[in-house]
Amino acid sequence: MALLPGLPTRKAARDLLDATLEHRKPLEEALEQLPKRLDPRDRAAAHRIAATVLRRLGSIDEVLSPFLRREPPPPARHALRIGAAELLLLDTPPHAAVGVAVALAPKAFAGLVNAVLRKVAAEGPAALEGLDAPRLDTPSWLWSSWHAAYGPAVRAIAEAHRGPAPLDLTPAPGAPPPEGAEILPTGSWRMTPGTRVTDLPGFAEGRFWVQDAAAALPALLLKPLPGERIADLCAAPGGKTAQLAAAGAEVTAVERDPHRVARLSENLARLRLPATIVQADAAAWTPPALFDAILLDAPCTATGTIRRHPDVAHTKRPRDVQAAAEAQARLLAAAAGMLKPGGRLVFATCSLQPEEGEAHLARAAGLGLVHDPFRVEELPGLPEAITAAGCLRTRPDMRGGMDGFFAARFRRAA
Ligand SMILES: C[S@@+](CC[C@H](N)C(=O)[O-])C[C@H]1O[C@@H](n2cnc3c(N)ncnc32)[C@H](O)[C@@H]1O
Repeated sequence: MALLPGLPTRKAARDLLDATLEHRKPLEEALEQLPKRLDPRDRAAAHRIAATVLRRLGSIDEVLSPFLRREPPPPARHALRIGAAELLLLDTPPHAAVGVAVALAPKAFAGLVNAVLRKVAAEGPAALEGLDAPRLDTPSWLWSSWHAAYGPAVRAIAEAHRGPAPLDLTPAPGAPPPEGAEILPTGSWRMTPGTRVTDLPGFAEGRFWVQDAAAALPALLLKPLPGERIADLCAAPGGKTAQLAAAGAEVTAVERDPHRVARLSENLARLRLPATIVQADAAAWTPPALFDAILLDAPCTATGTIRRHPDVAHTKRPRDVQAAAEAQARLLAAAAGMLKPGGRLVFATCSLQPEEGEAHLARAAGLGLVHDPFRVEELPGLPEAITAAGCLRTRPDMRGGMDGFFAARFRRAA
């Protein structure tokens, strides 16, 4: 029997939803585990469908709920979500969206999926229109935490999560921007969402690397100087290592995960930038000599990257914030001990949770670190990202969209 056109794509999208929503696996990891035989176009389409469902999960479930008497099991629920996303958000013709979702559902639920999606096709667009989408599409614990931290801006943050992010690039010194690039005041280049970086002229020659505009700021604010000995702790895939090396610093890049060490090496090779790579747990590693400066881009819940990784909103829980904050505190204490007296340290996380950012300020003093506040003049074109306490706090709703980053700079007491 001939396979229904589009079915392999939807099966892959269902597997991605199952991995992220039922097993809390990162979407990137789930993508890597899709069958190797899947056509790259089907893989890309499956990613787009799954990402749309994850971005708009609350709204999609709300539209579906009046048509369901009880919650169907996950395989049927995902078929319904995929069908609804295609009907309401992805402009798939109704007969195709319904037909393929019915084929995707377990046999016992095919009738239900058919009946519900026909109703969604007829009544769904009006129902969707009337919803408070930013609120529904943000898990409650994240909404409450961001409301407590950022007040009414929580709504703008949630709105920024509704669509895909642009492609931001950091240029190698002196490299010319590609055609169509918007040059941001902080020096990043911005390309429209969907641009494939490998298609841009200069990629193979290492003239730029992918890095969100906000992710480029911590290394910028460390102010690396040529010849300085700088440690980049937690370094892969190497965006910040590349910035430090491109500034002429002598960089030691420490990364714990062997697979990510390989990615770090490949990226630096493409960029033709030197660094000493050490595979180690930065919390336990003893350097051969103290450093002039350290960048600690600590592992975190990554709730600042939901535009690029919509799975994060559904895979993380409050207890993950607590665990990440504890790991960050251990890494900060270890980093403080690797710094020369008077040396600089920038601590950064790509999380919007204050426990993984501002809360570390109070701890640093006990580690012999003196807070060295950022000044607005250090960040041209982005004064709103410097807080009253002199920390960096970017948000997804700022300046056409940027990752939510926290950073603070310290000096080791002499
Ligand atoms: C936020 S990412 C770093 C991104 C990187 N700085 C960049 O700009 O491309 C965090 C990295 O820290 C690594 N990591 C986590 N815990 C670590 C530890 N204890 N020691 C060293 N690396 C660690 C993770 O494997 C991950 O690659």
